[in-house]
Amino acid sequence: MEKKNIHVVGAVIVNDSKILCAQRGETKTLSYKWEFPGGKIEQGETAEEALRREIEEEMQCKISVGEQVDHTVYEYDFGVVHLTTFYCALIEGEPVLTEHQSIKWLLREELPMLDWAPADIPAVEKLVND
Ligand SMILES: Nc1nc2c([nH]c(=O)n2[C@H]2C[C@H](O)[C@@H](COP(=O)(O)OP(=O)(O)OP(=O)(O)O)O2)c(=O)[nH]1
Repeated sequence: MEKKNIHVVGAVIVNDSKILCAQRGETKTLSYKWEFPGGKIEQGETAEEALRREIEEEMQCKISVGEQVDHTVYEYDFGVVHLTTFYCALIEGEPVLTEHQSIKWLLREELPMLDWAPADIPAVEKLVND
């Protein structure tokens, strides 16, 4: 059986030189791994639209979506995640902890301290070296 392709967008929200990192909950796939907030692109949405929707839903704030950071494809046991990350900025409100286990604002050089979802590691490396 072919694995399902899952198209996911992640927001690299930069504020005051720090980047928002979010930890997945215990009951989720990839439990306790860190990720960039976001989620699956729905039918008929652009990547940017999906990202703005997901951040409003899960972080209760509004963002603008800028340049792409990275695009990675990672094969997990549950499917193949195609992850595209974008630089984002807050335009209204502040991120609120809702679905995640925890959230943290870190400087670029601090990002490697966290236990990232494997699909995110190339993006994290790019951010550290940029
Ligand atoms: N939002 C987000 N998801 C990521 C990242 N890296 C990564 O491997 N993923 C995976 C986790 C999920 O399998 C999928 C995103 O789907 P989702 O955000 O709707 O995840 P979910 O836990 O609510 O849904 P599910 O997989 O439990 O059904 O992509 C990332 O940086 N951000």
